[in-house]
Amino acid sequence: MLGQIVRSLGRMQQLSNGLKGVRLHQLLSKETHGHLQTSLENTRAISTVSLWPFSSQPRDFSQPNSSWSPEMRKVYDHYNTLCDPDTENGEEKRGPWRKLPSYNRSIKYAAGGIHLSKLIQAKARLFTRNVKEQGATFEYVVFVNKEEKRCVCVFQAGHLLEGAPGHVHGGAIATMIDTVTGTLAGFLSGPIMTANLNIDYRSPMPLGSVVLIHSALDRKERRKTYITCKVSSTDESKLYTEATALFVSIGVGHLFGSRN
Ligand SMILES: CCCCC/C=C\C/C=C\C/C=C\C/C=C\CCCC(=O)SCCNC(=O)CCNC(=O)[C@H](O)C(C)(C)COP(=O)(O)OP(=O)(O)OC[C@H]1O[C@@H](n2cnc3c(N)ncnc32)[C@H](O)[C@@H]1OP(=O)(O)O
Repeated sequence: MLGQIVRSLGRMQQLSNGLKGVRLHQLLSKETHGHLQTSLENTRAISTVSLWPFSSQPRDFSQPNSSWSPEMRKVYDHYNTLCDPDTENGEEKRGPWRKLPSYNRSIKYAAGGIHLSKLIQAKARLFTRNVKEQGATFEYVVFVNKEEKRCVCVFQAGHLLEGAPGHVHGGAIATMIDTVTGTLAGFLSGPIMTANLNIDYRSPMPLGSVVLIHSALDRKERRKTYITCKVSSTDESKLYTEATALFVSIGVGHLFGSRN
């Protein structure tokens, strides 16, 4: 166990060294550093939570649960199978697809004591993962294809996301587009923030719908990562929403008030 922790921390240090212009250990406590590096690892190299060096594992909210409709489960199973390794001549070979884990706090302690009160710090939760009732709001899972620089999210819109009667709120759809395009941009470019999001709502999305959110890299220019996005029915016969998004790479210090 001790060896595993040491190896994990060593790997985290390597990741830390890869972040340009920022000395994480000067900004953060040891524990915070560990949590942040784990978040970055989840966003970028995404494997599983095997690098988590602490005794309690965070809950992965993108696992199937009893609120998932048969349609959600079927599409999830389809993409999950794409993540399975193939066996060729007795050797296991992994394809380009990975399922990303999803936690309810991205950087658990990072801003603590700097801007936020301890109370807010302790209670803060990721917007899309902050309702305990399963199936009430955002049920989703993201699969990323690192070779094609694209991802697909399977999203089931819960009953608390109502906007127009019986239909999903445009802000909830925007939230999911920001989340999915941002996840892809973070995976491809490291720490980023949304600078611009353009959304065309093409047809209303009934509450309870299961939809696919396809995102792909359009281009990268210096610190800018441009992503395109389409939201459709699972058989892709109906287009609900289209979007483009711009993410700007930031130094970790950006979130702490200094522009590194
Ligand atoms: C730090 C670690 C983070 C790691 C995360 C880890 C784990 C996450 C895990 C799970 C999370 C799960 C899901 C989350 C996924 C996504 C989350 C969504 C993210 C957000 O939801 S985040 C909230 C909304 N977001 C903001 O709150 C940003 C406020 N804003 C700013 O913080 C600055 O504004 C900033 C940083 C954007 C830029 O500021 P800056 O000073 O660094 O850079 P600057 O202004 O020089 O721009 C550089 C180049 O971008 C061009 N440019 C800039 N803005 C533009 C615009 N609007 N339109 C067109 N071009 C633009 C310039 O024209 C220049 O272009 P050029 O290089 O060609 O000159």
